Amino acid sequence: MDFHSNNKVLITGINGFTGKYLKKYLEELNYEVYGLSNTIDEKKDKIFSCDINNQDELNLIIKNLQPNYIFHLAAISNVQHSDLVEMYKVNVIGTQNVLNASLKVKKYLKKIILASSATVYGNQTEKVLHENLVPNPINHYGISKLAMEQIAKTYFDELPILITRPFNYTAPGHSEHFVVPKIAKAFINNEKTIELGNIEVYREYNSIDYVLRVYFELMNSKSTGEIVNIASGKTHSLKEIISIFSKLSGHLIDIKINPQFVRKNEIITLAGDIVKLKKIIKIPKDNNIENVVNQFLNTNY
Ligand SMILES: C[C@H]1O[C@H](OP(=O)(O)OP(=O)(O)OC[C@H]2O[C@@H](n3cnc4c(=O)[nH]c(N)nc43)[C@H](O)[C@@H]2O)[C@@H](O)[C@@H](O)C1=O
Repeated sequence: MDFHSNNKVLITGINGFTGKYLKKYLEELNYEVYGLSNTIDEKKDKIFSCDINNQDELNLIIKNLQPNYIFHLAAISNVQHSDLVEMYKVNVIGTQNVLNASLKVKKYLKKIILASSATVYGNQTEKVLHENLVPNPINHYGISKLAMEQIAKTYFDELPILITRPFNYTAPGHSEHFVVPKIAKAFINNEKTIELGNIEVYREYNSIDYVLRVYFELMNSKSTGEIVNIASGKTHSLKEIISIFSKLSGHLIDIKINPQFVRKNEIITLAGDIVKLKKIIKIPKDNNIENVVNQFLNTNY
C-alpha cells in the first residue's frame, strides 16, 4: 500500500520574500512544507541547501522528497539586476532544471506552479493585459521570464504545470530594491526627501494576502497547461502611493528625481486582466492599497 501523504509542498526560493510568506500560509493550513534555498549552507528543518543550477543536487532532493505540489519561486526578481549571466542562468536554466527533476516524481505531482511575471507583456497598446496578447518584453528580466515560459510549455504534455504571471505585489520583508519598500523606509525614518526615478508609472501593488490566497486557490484548481495572470487590475501611480503614505503617516516628503533611478526601458503601465483568473478561482476580496501601506507603516525598519 502507498502511504504517501498527498499534502507535501516543495517551495523553491523558500527564503525569498514570497517563499517565507507562502511557507507560513501553507503550514497554517496543515500542509507539509519543504523548501530549497541557496542562502543556507546546510539542511535546516525542512529546508534544503540547494542551488537550482545544480541538476544532480536537485534530482536527488526532489526524488527523495516526492512532493505533491511544487511552487517554483526561486529567481532573480530585481528587474535592474546587473549580472545578466546570473539572471538568465537562474531564471531560465534553473527552471529547466526544476522541471527536469520533476519528471522523476511525476506520478506524485498534482501541480507545479511557476512564477513568471507580468513584465513579459512589456508596453502594449491595450490598457489591460490579458493572457492572449503577444508578449513583448522590453528588459532582460522580462525576456528571461518569457524564455522560462517557453521552456515550461515544452513540458506541458508530461507535467501538471500552471504558469502564473504575477503583477506587482508587496509587503514588509520585500527588498528595498523595489519601489514601495523604499518609499516605506523613507516615511518610517521621517526623511525629508526621497530620490526616485520615473514616477509617472502605473503598477498594481497587490497585498501579499491576496497573492497567497490566489496561489493557494490555483494550487487546488484543475487548471494546468496554461498561463494565468495573478492580478487585480487596480493600478496606482507612484505619486498616488506617496500621497497615501503621507495621508496615513501624517508626514510630508519631497520627491527628487535622480537620473540614476530613471529606467531607460520603462514599462509605463502594468494592469492585469482578471477574466481568466476569475474563471479558474473565486477572486479574494482582501486587497486594498491602504492596507498595504499600513502594513509597512506598522513595521519597524
Ligand atoms: C511584475 C514585476 O514587478 C516588480 O518589478 P518592477 O515593476 O520593476 O518593480 P519596482 O518596484 O522595482 O518598480 C516599480 C516602478 O517604480 C519605478 N521607480 C521609480 N523610482 C524607483 C526607484 O527609486 N526604485 C525602484 N525600484 N523603482 C522605481 C520603476 O521604474 C517601475 O516603473 C518585480 O517584483 C518583478 O520581479 C516583477 O515581476
